[in-house]
Amino acid sequence: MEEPCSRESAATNSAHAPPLLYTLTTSRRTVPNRVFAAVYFCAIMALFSRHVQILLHSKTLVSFSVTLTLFVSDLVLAFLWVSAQSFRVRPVYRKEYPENIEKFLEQSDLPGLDVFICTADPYMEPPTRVVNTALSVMAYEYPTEKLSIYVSDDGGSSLTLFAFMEAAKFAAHWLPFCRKNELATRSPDEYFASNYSRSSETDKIKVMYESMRERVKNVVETGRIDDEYVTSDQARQAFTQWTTYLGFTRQNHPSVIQVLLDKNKDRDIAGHCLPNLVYVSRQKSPTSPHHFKAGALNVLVRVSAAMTNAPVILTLDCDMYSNDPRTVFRALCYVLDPAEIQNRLAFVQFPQEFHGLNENDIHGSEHKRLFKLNPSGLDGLLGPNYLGTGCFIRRRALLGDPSTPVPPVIKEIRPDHIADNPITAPSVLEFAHQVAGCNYENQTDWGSKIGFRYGSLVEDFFTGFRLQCEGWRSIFCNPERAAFLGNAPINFHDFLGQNKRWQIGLLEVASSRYSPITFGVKAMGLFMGLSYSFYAFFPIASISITTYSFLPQLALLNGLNIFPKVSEPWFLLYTFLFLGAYGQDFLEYTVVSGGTIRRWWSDQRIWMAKGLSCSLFGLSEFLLKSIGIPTQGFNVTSKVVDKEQRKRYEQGLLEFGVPSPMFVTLTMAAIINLCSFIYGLINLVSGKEGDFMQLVLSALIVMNCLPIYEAMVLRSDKGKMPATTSVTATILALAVYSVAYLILK
Ligand SMILES: O=c1ccn([C@@H]2O[C@H](COP(=O)(O)OP(=O)(O)O[C@H]3O[C@H](CO)[C@@H](O)[C@H](O)[C@H]3O)[C@@H](O)[C@H]2O)c(=O)[nH]1
Ligand SMILES: [Mn+2]
Repeated sequence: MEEPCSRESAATNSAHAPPLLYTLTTSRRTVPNRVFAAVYFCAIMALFSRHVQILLHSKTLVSFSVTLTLFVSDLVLAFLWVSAQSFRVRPVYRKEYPENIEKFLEQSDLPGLDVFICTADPYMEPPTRVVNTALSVMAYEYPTEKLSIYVSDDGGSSLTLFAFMEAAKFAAHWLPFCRKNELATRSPDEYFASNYSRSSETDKIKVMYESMRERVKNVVETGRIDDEYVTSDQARQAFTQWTTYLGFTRQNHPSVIQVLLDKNKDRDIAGHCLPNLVYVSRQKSPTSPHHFKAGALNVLVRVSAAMTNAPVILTLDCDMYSNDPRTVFRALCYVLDPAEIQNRLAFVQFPQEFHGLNENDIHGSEHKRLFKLNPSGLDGLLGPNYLGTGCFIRRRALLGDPSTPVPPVIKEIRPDHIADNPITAPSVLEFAHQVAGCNYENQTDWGSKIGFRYGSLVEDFFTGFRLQCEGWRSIFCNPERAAFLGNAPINFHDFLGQNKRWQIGLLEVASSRYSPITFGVKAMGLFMGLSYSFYAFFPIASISITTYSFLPQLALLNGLNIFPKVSEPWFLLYTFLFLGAYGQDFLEYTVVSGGTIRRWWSDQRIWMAKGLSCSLFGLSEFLLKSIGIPTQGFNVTSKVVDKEQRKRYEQGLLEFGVPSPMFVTLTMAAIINLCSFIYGLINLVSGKEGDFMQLVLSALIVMNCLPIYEAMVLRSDKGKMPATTSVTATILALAVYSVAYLILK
């Protein structure tokens, strides 16, 4: 791991000898990164000069078209390379001293914290898991009277409400248990799955937890809440909201807001107060757009404003639990720092980290670049992008740009409004229902100028981007012990589906009138604008990846040399460009951030595979959408885990199993590359002159495709490549080859 070198600055907060809250150091990579970037840039320029020369001198239409295609592909890659330098110009590291917060602040002066947890479907997102997420933050080591948990249920499901009623009861036992035993892991599922020390007390609470989990599972499986499970009149009353409204469906229902725990009334078994716990299922109607997660979050912003209006908000996805009870104090090291507030701090982002990844992380789910390396790169500029979960946001930042003195919203929602009525007061509940209505946002700035922003399937990326354009800043906080841990899809098809949704969302941002390359660069400066452009335009990398996976191979099969020969000086340039990019990526992944070589290998494999599948299809779907052909919206990623699939995942196998067009393109590339590799090898052995680089490229892709060949011919489990996919891909590969033959020969 890299050691940071110079201590650059330390936070100080006021004249009264404040304790140190954090330190910031610039990475030692800064200078080498910049020097390398300058050299690499010259090499790219040389490459383009070669392309231009060949273009100008090409004698046939075929050679002209081939060069032009390579030229365009390289242009795309070069654009992405240039924009990615923004992550490398000034990476920084931070260290916090959360223990110092309490040295200068009385408990009573700590700010309130409103936690937002989103869920959208009781069948795709099992309520027992959502409940675990909630319990892990309810058990934060933070004054409970300052803590409120708001759950948004876009599934509009009484099953989820039932799960939370159960969680509220269990919390009365769980929170004191965590406190007393100073547990580090406070998600019950994770705790009981770990190597915990057993005693009669833990046995008792485990039985209690398991019986709760059984009840919830049972209710979800049967889809019915039996009378014996409903123990109070209040609960019975709550469920009538589903029965009294005729035709209550997920897409069409009034808002349901249920206060499950009230800090002023409810006590745990040790007599300590419990945090607020509020269930919110906003009103839905088929005729009003609901804007998916961004819409759900905006409802929570308003409902929480009416109830508690805490200055700090934590957003969490239902598949992420808190892994460190002291995380709030860590975030407060920045949020409470007057210098940072002056500096227009909007949010403190923690990395998304996952548990249960297989050893070599075959999906590259760790997303080391996206969730760790790049954010610490941006932290040295204006701050990381918002990652949607594990993020502490200052409420003020959601209510208008930093220089607008009083945000133009109604009194109850203003950040300076003191919410001191009991959260169950009729006036408060009435207001909460009103702001959770599906027409409330009509003709307002919600989603356009305030709150989470609408218009992209990656609402997190878009919102963070817009905030930073308004002049807000952010901070990346990456403690040694993961603050939050989540689940990544273990099914390859789900994984590609999730990534495809992201790609479409990113292109929506790229093509909006707030495009990072124009609007972004103007608003935030060159490097920040480029960093957002890197992501927003990332899907177009599929153009280059697809070209490089087919064109050189088809050329090889038809005896056409398209790269410089080994004996030419240009060969060195190509070698440098390839090894330079791959080598830098390798070093950053392994040496700088401690990844294993095999995980790096998976990461680069997935980069290629995505280019041939989800990026390519995301790009096509986006184009279809642009010309008015409707496509899917925010398809929630399934969090249900099939036991057999998990076993295969743990063995490091890619899960195909279902026929999918995304597998077809991938398999076609696998077939073509295998053919060209074998053909090239035969040529080489028989001493025929061939293009060495084309052969090496085929070999590399063949190595990347090994799991695909395995899934096509060697596997017999349910996750193998479906025969229809293999057959379709073979036929299409033949067709592509025939076309190439007609053109190139
Ligand atoms: O209509 C919707 C759709 C989704 N969600 C919630 O949004 C969260 C994220 O959904 P998920 O299916 O897990 O998507 P991922 O692709 O895994 O999520 C990543 O990508 C999303 C879109 O960029 C971000 O919102 C997330 O924070 C980020 O983790 C979940 O808690 C869902 O319950 C809603 O509340 N309403
Ligand atoms: Mn998720």
